[in-house]
Amino acid sequence: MAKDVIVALDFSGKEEAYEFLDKFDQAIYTKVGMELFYKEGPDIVREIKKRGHKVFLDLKFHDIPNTVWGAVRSVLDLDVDMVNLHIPAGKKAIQGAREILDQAKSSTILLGVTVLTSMEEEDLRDLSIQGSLKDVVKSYGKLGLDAGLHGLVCSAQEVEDLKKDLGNFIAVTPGIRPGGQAGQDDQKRTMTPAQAAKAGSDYIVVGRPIRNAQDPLEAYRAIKAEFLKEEV
Ligand SMILES: O=c1ccn([C@@H]2O[C@H](COP(=O)(O)O)[C@@H](O)[C@H]2O)c(=O)[nH]1
Repeated sequence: MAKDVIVALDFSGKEEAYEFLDKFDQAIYTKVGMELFYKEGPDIVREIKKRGHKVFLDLKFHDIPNTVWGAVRSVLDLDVDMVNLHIPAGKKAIQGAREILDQAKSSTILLGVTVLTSMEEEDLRDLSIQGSLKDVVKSYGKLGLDAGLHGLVCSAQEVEDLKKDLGNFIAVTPGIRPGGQAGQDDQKRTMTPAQAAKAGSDYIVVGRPIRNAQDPLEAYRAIKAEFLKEEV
């Protein structure tokens, strides 16, 4: 499977997003999340794809099954490379989402978010969720994969154990912080690109370490080289 760096386009509008993309001399794997999508709507995805870039549409659907299915149907025509939902939306929501993609013969990868990488164990306690964070990620991951997900969004810290316990899946890991940047921002379960590669991540998601770098293109190249160097 091709491994890649997915660049999070967490911008407040299309002008900023296009200005950023213009810095790249090649097609890249992008992630369009709630901030940009809710501001610009589906046309932002169409335009980024028209420019040759891949798109992970990171809207994290989390609702009753019928509403999740409607959301999946609504984004089908965008033909994105990845789309996702929150696994606590439940088995029925996930099974139906996968069926909709399969029936449409879509090649979109369906991912489920386990536990956000900004969370640690005490955040689970605040939500009255018992058990260790690793166990919660594993049980959500198992439920999601059994229900038909192609892959999981989790921390790179969990990938090795998850693949050992649940078998192979597409592991997409945000919370990536290059050496020296751990503990920055709101991310709690972080790893460097090299650690993520060694742990078995298939795709790393990187936002601020690239976006806020003095030279985003250089930062992207360095992160990609570090991630792919570890490939076996
Ligand atoms: O568990 C999750 C799920 C999604 N994300 C998203 O990834 C990027 C990370 O951005 P950074 O600036 O590199 O922290 C962001 O768009 C999140 O919405 C995540 O971080 N964790």
